[in-house]
Amino acid sequence: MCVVALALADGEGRWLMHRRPPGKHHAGLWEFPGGKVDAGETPREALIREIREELGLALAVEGLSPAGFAEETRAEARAPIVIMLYTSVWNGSSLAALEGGEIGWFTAQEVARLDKPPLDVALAADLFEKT
Ligand SMILES: Nc1nc2c([nH]c(=O)n2[C@@H]2O[C@H](COP(=O)(O)OP(=O)(O)OP(=O)(O)O)[C@@H](O)[C@H]2O)c(=O)[nH]1
Repeated sequence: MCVVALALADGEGRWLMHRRPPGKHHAGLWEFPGGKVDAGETPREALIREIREELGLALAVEGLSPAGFAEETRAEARAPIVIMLYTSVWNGSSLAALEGGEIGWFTAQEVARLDKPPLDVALAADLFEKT
């Protein structure tokens, strides 16, 4: 399963993270906002759609830069996930956790200490090594 996610920078050293609402896979963990790529979508189209649905933010396609990916090994119960991470700089327009959970801005050191799904641990480590 292909998932796209966004590392949104505020331009002042903080990054937006989303805490998954109760009742979902990885509930209560902090992750990069995003979601599944639907059939027929490009990863960037999926990311723009997910960020509009999840945060109410209109992302510009030309502002998205690929930042890395992380892949699960084969799990027994379901198809393995591959996450493609993109970065973008926030344009300052308003944001909200429209599908539940909470959002927050964190420094790289704070992101490193948040409870995250395993793939996000890998994505964050790669991202902050590069930035
Ligand atoms: N969006 C997102 N999902 C992640 C991340 N890391 C990670 O393991 N996942 C997993 O990827 C899967 C798909 O994400 P999602 O549930 O947000 O996708 P979605 O909104 O399209 O799904 P839904 O409509 O079933 O709620 C979930 O199992 C989620 O736990 C991440 O950083 N961002």
